[in-house]
Amino acid sequence: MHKNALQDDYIIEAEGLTKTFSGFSAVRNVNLKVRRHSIHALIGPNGAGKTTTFNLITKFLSPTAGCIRFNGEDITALRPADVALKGIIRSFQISAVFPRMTVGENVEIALQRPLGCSYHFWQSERSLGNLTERVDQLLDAVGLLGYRNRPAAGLSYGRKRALEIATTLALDPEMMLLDEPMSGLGHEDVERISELIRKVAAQRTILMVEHNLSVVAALSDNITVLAAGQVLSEGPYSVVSQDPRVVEAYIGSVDE
Ligand SMILES: Nc1ncnc2c1ncn2[C@@H]1O[C@H](COP(=O)(O)OP(=O)(O)OP(=O)(O)O)[C@@H](O)[C@H]1O
Repeated sequence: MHKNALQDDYIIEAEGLTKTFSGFSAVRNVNLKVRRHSIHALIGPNGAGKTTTFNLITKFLSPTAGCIRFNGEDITALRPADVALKGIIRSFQISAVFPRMTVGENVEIALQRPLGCSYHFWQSERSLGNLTERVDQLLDAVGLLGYRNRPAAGLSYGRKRALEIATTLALDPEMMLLDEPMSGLGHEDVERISELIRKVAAQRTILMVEHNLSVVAALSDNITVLAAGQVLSEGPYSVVSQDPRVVEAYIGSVDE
């Protein structure tokens, strides 16, 4: 448990979350509570409903049934842009890194990114000088300050992932959703990005979908295991990894 995470202080509370596509329930009656200032992982075999759950929380999809509360406020009916304005930001995919721009310009653009119909804080209220300072702070936070003036295209895969995290941090999210942050990374980059996620989590809440179970074990305070659209198990890694239903779901998915 992260030192700041109180036992019953939940930033996200989803109840009875259901998403049906033409009669097929991708997510069924999911209850999900995420503690403030914790790292919470969403795991499960392929097709378990993890991405759909992410899309429901960010409102990229509207639930067929159920409700989602963020900081106690019902956000079920909000549009994605409004959810982002409230402080729930999903990490941008590597493809969203502009390859011909420098690393610094990528972060600068993220700092000036419009959120919904209002413009981000830095664009309207801060001078260019402060913008440069903020770019440096963010690059420093993710270990990319020395790469500020290099084209993003030349970065290693791991550093592109760090840049992706910097551009997400630029929006100052209270809650960050990371979609498979370790995918495609080699061992050393996995270590580096894990460290970065730990650091970033000190001031915010992280919900991540991750297939690398050693990373999940090392980073997560809590884990929700989904299978066939439903919650199979939840708790810290020591609990869910010993749950026979979880073991069976994973072995079953390997056998398929
Ligand atoms: N737009 C859609 N239309 C129809 N079915 C969908 C749609 N989106 C997802 N599904 C189905 O819902 C189920 C859950 O999909 P989802 O992508 O949420 O799973 P996942 O746990 O993220 O899987 P993976 O680990 O493979 O990414 C799958 O059977 C998928 O085929």
